[in-house]
Amino acid sequence: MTGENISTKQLLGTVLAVQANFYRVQMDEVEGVSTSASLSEQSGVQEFRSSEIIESSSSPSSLSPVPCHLSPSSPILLCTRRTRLKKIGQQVMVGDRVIVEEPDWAGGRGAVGEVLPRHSLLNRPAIANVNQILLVFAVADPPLEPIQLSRFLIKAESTGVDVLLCLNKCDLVSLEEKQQISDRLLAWGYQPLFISVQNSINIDQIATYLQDKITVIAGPSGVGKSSLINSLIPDINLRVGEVSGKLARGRHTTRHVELFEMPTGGLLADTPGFNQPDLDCSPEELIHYFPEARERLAVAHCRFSDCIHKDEPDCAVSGDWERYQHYLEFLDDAIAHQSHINQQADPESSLKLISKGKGQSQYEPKLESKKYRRISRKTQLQDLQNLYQDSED
Ligand SMILES: Nc1nc2c(ncn2[C@@H]2O[C@H](COP(=O)(O)OP(=O)(O)OP(=O)(O)O)[C@@H](O)[C@H]2O)c(=O)[nH]1
Ligand SMILES: [Zn+2]
Repeated sequence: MTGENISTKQLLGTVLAVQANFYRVQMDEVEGVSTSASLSEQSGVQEFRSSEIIESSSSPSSLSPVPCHLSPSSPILLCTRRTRLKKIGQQVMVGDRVIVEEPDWAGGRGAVGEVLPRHSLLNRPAIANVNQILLVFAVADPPLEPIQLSRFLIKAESTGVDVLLCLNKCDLVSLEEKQQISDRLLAWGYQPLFISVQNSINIDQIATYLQDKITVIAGPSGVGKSSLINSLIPDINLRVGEVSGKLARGRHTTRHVELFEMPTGGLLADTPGFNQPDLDCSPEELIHYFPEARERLAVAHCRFSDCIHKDEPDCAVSGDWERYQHYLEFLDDAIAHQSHINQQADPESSLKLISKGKGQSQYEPKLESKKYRRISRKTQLQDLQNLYQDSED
């Protein structure tokens, strides 16, 4: 990042896709500019969806950005990254808000000159500035598995962005069944939106939730994610339910990520990498990803400040809530994960669950020496960014 201020003269946009050394940037709508011509399929850019550029008689430097940056009709420029960004190791990621310099409106080209600070950063897939995760499950076919749903919810909660839970195929269950599911999930702290892509139930509602936001869609196989994306963005050309359809979606199964514009505004990304969620949070964090436990902890305290809510006496959360068993299962995963991380940082060290007597237990690192070091979130983020850099170069 350079120290430049963002003046009204600067042109802002959002990175939709990164491919080779090109960035596909959706420009914020600029006043006094019409957006009609189609970008010709030029060599090196055919991989990108045909896009719109602006035809403008006014000089770009006289244009000022407008606040609503996710308008569906915004122009798109194919940009390179300024050498100075490369020099300082500043990556440009999908979802990044960027300042575009020297726009060639007629040719549909530009250069990314600066990346604005990110307010969120997801890994797998790497997307910046995500506002919400749209978690899609089916009420039937495949059957709704509570532990699987719970695992996805915890993974989504652990990203820190909002979670929108949507239950598809509601055409396959009765009103009573829907009510039962709804009551159960309400006790988990969620209010699901029942939809049917097949019968077009509540699809408009989803489109409304996605407006002006960057949303990432996630969920297990077969629940209707491709069908939903197709119905939200009819020209996206994802084919559904066939072998060829899965292949067509294949390029999205690698590291490739792309944000697609919703006709009603907002950007949507598919996340195949998110579909077998590993719980990689720390054991201490885990409890906070259960909204119903968060609620208990907001009004009561455990006797021990480092309680992991397993066997400790006077624990404010252990006990009679449906997902407590899920918590205990995921806790084992989180402890195993933490132990793995610590072992990588220091092969001599590992975590052990230590009994403190009176039913109290606590996991503790087995320390060899001062070498013990827990990997900080910052380091993890850095690793992620390095990984991304590698894939970019
Ligand atoms: N009954 C019913 N079937 C649906 C509905 N939506 C999708 N389906 C069907 O469910 C099957 C799976 O849909 P997909 O859209 O391929 O599911 P997906 O989540 O993208 O699956 P993956 O590509 O494996 O991740 C297809 O046969 C769809 O026709 C719905 O609302 N009701
Ligand atoms: Zn506790």
